[in-house]
Amino acid sequence: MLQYLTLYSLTAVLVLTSSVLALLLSWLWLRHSTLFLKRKSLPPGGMGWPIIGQSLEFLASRPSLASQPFIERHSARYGDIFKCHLFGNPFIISTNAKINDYILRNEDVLFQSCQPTRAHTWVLGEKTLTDIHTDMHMKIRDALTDLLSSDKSKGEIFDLLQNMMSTKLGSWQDQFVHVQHEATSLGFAYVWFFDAYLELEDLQALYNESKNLLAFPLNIPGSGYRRHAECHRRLITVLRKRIDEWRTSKLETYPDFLEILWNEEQNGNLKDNSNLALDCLMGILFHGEETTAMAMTLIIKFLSESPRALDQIKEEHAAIYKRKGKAKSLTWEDYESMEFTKNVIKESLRLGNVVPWVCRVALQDVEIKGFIIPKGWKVLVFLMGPHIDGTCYHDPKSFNPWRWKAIGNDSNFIPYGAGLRCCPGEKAANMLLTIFLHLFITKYSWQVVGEDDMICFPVMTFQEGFPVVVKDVKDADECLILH
Ligand code: HEM
Repeated sequence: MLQYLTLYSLTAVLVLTSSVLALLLSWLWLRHSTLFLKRKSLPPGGMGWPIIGQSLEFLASRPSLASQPFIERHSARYGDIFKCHLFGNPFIISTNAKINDYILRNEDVLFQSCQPTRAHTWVLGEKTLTDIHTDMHMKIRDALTDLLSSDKSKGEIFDLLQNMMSTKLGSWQDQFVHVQHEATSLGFAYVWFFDAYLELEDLQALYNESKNLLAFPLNIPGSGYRRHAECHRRLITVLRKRIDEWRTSKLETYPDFLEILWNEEQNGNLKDNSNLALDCLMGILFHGEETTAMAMTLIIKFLSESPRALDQIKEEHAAIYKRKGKAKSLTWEDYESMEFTKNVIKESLRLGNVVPWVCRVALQDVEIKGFIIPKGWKVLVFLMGPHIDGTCYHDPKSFNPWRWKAIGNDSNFIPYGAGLRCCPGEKAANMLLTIFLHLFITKYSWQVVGEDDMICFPVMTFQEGFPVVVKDVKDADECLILH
């Protein structure tokens, strides 16, 4: 009997092993046959280890400000378009301004936006704006653009932002402040459609925890994944409740784009996806909050390291401050007149590369520069490439806001992307950054505390949140404004 049992288990193990092997071999054959057919015309580059490809090398190459060592190393070896294997997918990486522009401007024709990894979908949901395409994308996007950059910005939103920021910055006085953490709550409040930020602190804490899901998307005991997942679940519950409140009460702040989604649902067009509004909201939070906070922090960092630029921006703001007197807030004309401030922001976005790359998938075999990008392959459009390229900018790794005086329209500079997917929050972000700078520079002086390295975990961030000691301007006789 025992013998039969042993024989039976042995056969079972054998059958199982050979099926797994057969599956693995056919998968390998399929992959390699596709590659073989296209090998001649694929861009150059290696594919690394089976399955994991070069993901570990990519993640371990410790990107820092103005540097993404993995991509720089590979483009030095293979040129400005090359292939590799990341996050379980074959990828094409482009670092070339013209190719990037071509890919981005062919959205929905040759390429389509997509999430780079499955983890992004877990965190943000199945249907963020990134995953919605063609007509529906345009409908939502138009409403969003209207919300974020309409004429309202010039009056209502502009004043609202100044009040919100002024209150928030009041709490920084004589404090040890982690600029990035504090700036995040400003970005968060703004993106949450201008609600009073104080009510948002719990929501923000949940959001911060849940976005950590991107760091280690491994559901194993002992990992932070379960805690993050729980926060994510609670965040979703709160957001869903909020959307329902908006719908039922029809508050004035009910954003048009949610109205559109709601109507689509009512018309039965979205029956299979009742989470669309929710996922979209998560996507907007993710897009808007992190980016703006990072940009604020980078500007403070670059100004702290460039006394000449700091003096000049102080002069620009001191002149406006003196002209208007203490109590008066900024007008749209003041905002438009800040030439040097605009250049400081531009240079910080060029050198800081808040969004270093975006992701697309090829909808068909596409030929670029004599190479084939096969249908279904993902493309990493490295926006940062031209920004740090010596042939596009002189001494590209130095902070030089004065360079922008001489540069007019510049197709190499696309910190907000290009084409149908370019950032609808661009105007809003620039406004937010300018108001922040005006209030911060005219109210305070600051001193950086120690060194703070940047890490990519799960997105580019300052390890310590860039700590500074903030002093009230009245006590800081070195500040130009009092002279
Ligand atoms: C300095 C700040 C910001 C930077 C550098 C930035 C950058 C970008 C970039 C590069 C894209 C293109 C993504 C792609 O092509 O796949 C994008 C898209 C987007 N951004 Fe921003 N962004 C900023 C601020 C904001 C703000 C404040 C908001 C909203 C409140 C926002 C909302 C969005 C949305 C919703 C998208 C997706 C657009 C679409 O898929 O049609 N962004 N952003």
